[in-house]
Amino acid sequence: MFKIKTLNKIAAEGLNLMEDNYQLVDEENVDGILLRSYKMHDMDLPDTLDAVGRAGAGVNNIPIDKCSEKGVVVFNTPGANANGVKELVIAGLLLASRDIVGAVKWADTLCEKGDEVPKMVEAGKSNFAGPEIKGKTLGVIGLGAIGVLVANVAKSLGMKVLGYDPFISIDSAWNLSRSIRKSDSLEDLLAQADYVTLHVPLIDATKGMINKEKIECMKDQVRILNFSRAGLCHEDDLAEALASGKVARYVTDFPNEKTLHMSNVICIPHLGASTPESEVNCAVMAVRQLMDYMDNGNITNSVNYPACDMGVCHATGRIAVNHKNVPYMVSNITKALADKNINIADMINKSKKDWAYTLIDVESTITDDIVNELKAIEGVVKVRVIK
Ligand SMILES: NC(=O)C1=CN([C@@H]2O[C@H](COP(=O)(O)OP(=O)(O)OC[C@H]3O[C@@H](n4cnc5c(N)ncnc54)[C@H](O)[C@@H]3O)[C@@H](O)[C@H]2O)C=CC1
Ligand SMILES: O=C(O)C(=O)COP(=O)(O)O
Repeated sequence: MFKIKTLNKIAAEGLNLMEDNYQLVDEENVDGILLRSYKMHDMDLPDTLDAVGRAGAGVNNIPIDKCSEKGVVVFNTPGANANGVKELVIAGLLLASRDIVGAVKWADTLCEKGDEVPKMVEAGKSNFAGPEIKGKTLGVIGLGAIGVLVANVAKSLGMKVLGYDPFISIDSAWNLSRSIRKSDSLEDLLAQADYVTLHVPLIDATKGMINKEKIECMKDQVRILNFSRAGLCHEDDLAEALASGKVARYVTDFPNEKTLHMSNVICIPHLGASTPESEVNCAVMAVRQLMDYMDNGNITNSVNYPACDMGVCHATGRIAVNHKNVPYMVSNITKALADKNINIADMINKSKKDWAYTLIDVESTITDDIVNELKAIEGVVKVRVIK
């Protein structure tokens, strides 16, 4: 029986996929965790933990290195909420252009003005005028699952679209409309864009990427959209640029005390993926990936361990070894099995950066003795008997 704990509300459509060998529990020593944006950094990881499933894209709320060192495989669900975010980004583009938020707030103040309302509306509306997006230039930073969708829709709305992503995947390149222009540098994109939208993960290399120096490269009155993570923008520099009018509007899905106090900021309470469709897509994908790992040892969409698929085990036994990506691991593992007279029926060894994974089907029953031999190999961080 696998014990699974949820740290956020996960859509029932996903949780209901779990079969009888799974139990949802609220205790510490679990085999798997499912979560959305819950911050796990201060949490102690139980020794029982094998996998973490992030029903969503961003994994900056999960201590990835700590998980890797304990052999905990962290999954996310690439693309599963991208359409939900794309739709809100398009709303954000319009909110950044026309003063819809200010206008709606003002219209609400006209309550109880009776027959005067239509006259007051006509007299007051010019305070809330704003430009159209058609014909303007949108700069999309990060052309992954979300960035590509945003770029393509913006193009179909009549915008000129520039994209910047030095690490673009082949799939994203295929999916991008041919009329999206490629920027060779961030500065080139920033110099031409009337609107800038951020669709990169928050990692060391992207932290504070929109700072004073980059804002200086931008056009006057630029409008910036951040539906990725607060930490991508240097907030003091942004506050200065908003106060001076260099940046006309900042729309963020990640408000905090600082941004809430800045003028010309539109704060949305992290609603990008909060649609029933995205919530279900993410939950279903996260649960399926978690179950395939727990039941079969297969890895799909992990951010810290390599992809690996040996299907369902038809041999007598299957053993999974999470280990460091260093020399002699395969020979040490296979020697340990051979020394116990265990014959290997099938095996895969894959690596991803510093970490590797070996999945082995064997023709005998796996005993505790064998597991202990494998655990004793230097560099091995977890051994799991799948069957
Ligand atoms: N507001 C919300 O509710 C949501 C926010 N997000 C945020 O959006 C981010 C992007 O999500 P996806 O598009 O699904 O991820 P993704 O992984 O498909 O795309 C990210 C893209 O950023 C690119 N990239 C990485 N470093 C870069 C750099 N320095 N400069 C330019 N491009 C760079 C990558 O090559 C990749 O193509 C997530 O990491 C998350 O932080 C994601 C989903 C929901
Ligand atoms: O998937 C992501 O990166 C998101 O930001 C969505 O977060 P959420 O699942 O809505 O808490």
